[in-house]
Amino acid sequence: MGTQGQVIICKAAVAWGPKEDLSFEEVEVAPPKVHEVRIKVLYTAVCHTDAYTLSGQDPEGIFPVILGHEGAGVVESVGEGVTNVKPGDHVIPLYIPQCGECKFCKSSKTNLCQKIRVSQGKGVMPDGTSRFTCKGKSIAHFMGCSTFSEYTVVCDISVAKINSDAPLDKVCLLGCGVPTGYGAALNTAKVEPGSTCAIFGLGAVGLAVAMGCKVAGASRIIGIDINPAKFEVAKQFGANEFINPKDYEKPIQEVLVELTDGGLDYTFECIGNVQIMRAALEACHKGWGVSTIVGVAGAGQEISTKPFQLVTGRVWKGTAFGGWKSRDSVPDMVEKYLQKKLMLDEFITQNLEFSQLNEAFELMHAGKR
Ligand SMILES: NC(=O)C1=CN([C@@H]2O[C@H](COP(=O)(O)OP(=O)(O)OC[C@H]3O[C@@H](n4cnc5c(N)ncnc54)[C@H](OP(=O)(O)O)[C@@H]3O)[C@@H](O)[C@H]2O)C=CC1
Ligand SMILES: N[C@@H](CCC(=O)N[C@@H](CSC=O)C(=O)NCC(=O)O)C(=O)O
Ligand SMILES: [Zn+2]
Ligand SMILES: [Zn+2]
Repeated sequence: MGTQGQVIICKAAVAWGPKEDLSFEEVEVAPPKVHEVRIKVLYTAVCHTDAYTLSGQDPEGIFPVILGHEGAGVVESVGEGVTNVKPGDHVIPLYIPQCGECKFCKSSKTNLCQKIRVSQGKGVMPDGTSRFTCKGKSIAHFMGCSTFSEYTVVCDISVAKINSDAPLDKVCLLGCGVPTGYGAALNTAKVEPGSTCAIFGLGAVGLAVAMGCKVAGASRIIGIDINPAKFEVAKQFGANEFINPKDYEKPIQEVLVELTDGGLDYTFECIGNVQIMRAALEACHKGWGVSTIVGVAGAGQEISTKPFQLVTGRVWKGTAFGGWKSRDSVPDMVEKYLQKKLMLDEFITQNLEFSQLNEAFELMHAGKR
């Protein structure tokens, strides 16, 4: 008998409270309602934003919750009115949806569809309720995805149908970190051929920025990290110079301005540290340097610099999901990967079982990407 229209009981990793290990529980996943899609999640990756919310630093953090937003799977069933996907389709859930109708979707200047942003931020579906229940308690959704569950329910505007030939264990990475860094360079900063770039933080996001800078034809791509173990791997993605700020007594922005004849054309902050966001801006060249904030900073943190930095032509930008309009772009990135025009395999350092999710977080905290 099929599962369509039935409650599915499956395993999920529930975060009952901040800083607690994820707990593997039997959860009930209700059928999808109007314009909703239930997905059998086959693969998920972990992102630092999951760890950030679990740490209690996210002002929007809600508990108990099923985290995870970098996944891939197969549509199990769809609710009334869903036309963009059908059972059996291979899909990637999207934490920035694309409704195609809101003011944001209609603008070419942003990818930040706002159609369901309010309910998504409250951990519920647009009707104000959750599809997850565990031990009689309602469990919050996360970033509209909740991929740390064997089954999840998402809005139809939050799902990209992809080529079924694509290996889901690889393309799940297109749910967050890789498109974010890649798009930060190509869409947000719009790196130009021959330009100089510096990337602060060489985790998955920073490496994807390096990949984007290389594709854009940058000449110097300086990777900056306090963990020199990251330098060798960053070469594969296009970084061609490396700096460990711990090797210098001077502020890192001064070091970079001296090394680059007045500063960089483009810098990227991929850590989530507000002091480094300032350093990245101030390392930019007077008159035209553009600094893009990618990292997510903790609750209550603020950025500062002297306004003169901006008066004299440096530009401060930020990016979410690399500026990609999600439903249009993710299937295209899957095709690029299949044509070997986009690296994904190289980002993968470990393959673990779902039951080892807490170990995945430990590896991430240990700087093993
Ligand atoms: N804007 C968006 O849409 C998105 C934002 N993000 C955010 O991007 C950020 C980066 O993510 P991710 O790549 O996964 O993170 P990682 O933690 O893997 O990478 C950050 C790297 O920066 C290093 N680092 C830490 N402090 C410094 C410092 N002071 N100077 C130089 N290097 C430093 C870390 O070293 P060590 O390991 O030793 O600490 C690590 O190698 C996170 O804040 C994440 O939440 C992620 C996805 C999407
Ligand atoms: N909830 C946090 C903000 C978290 C944040 O900035 N999220 C990024 C994606 S990070 C992915 O790993 C994002 O896309 N933001 C856009 C959005 O609309 O949330 C807070 O409240 O500070
Ligand atoms: Zn993420
Ligand atoms: Zn929209």
